[in-house]
Amino acid sequence: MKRNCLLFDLDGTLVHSAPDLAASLNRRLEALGRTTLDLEAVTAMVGNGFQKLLERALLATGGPLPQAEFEAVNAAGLADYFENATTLTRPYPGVAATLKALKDQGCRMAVCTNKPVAPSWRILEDLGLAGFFEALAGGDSYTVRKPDPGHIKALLEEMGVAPRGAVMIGDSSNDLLAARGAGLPTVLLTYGYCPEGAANLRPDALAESFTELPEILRRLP
Ligand SMILES: O=C(O)COP(=O)(O)O
Ligand SMILES: [Mg+2]
Repeated sequence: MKRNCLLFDLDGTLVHSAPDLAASLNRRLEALGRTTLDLEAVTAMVGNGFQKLLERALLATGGPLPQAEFEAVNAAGLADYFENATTLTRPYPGVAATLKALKDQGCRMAVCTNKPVAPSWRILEDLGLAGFFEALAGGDSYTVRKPDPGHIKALLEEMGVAPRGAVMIGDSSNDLLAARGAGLPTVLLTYGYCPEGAANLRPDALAESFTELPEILRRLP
């Protein structure tokens, strides 16, 4: 494998997290006296962090809140999510075994997610995945985040890896745009949270299952 540094997106790539995001979000909507949203609607809003998820949900259920109230609701939602991030959230099939195989092959692995760092590490720890990763860059790690290529560039810099030695593995246009701008090829998982459909984004490679990754990565230029 030419590129042995693997950057993974979290939500919709390593873990199916939408049910817990929806539960935390709906507890906030209920407290505000708003209608709740079903899993499908919430899934289509995931990918730009909790604050953006809340903003989108408020727009869909009656409109935005005044700034100070929004900030309080966002803080309460994040705290709720941190405490309940792995009630329903689970790795996708084959994730742990495949990460182990890739690590055994000598791959260096890190997570690049728009979710804040604290709940991200907590999810990886609770689900027994944290030990595979030497670094994690969250939505609150830098001043920029996906789709800004700076999110990936800053993480690679911390790891001391050049873009030509790395590949991004994700599920959405945010992953693809950030990777492309940073000079990395992208593999997209087709089962994730991508309203446009992963195939329509024309990534460098598509995977239907996480277990296909070792073979796909071997074939990447
Ligand atoms: O929206 C989020 O919480 C983050 O999503 P990501 O892990 O797919 O970047
Ligand atoms: Mg994702």
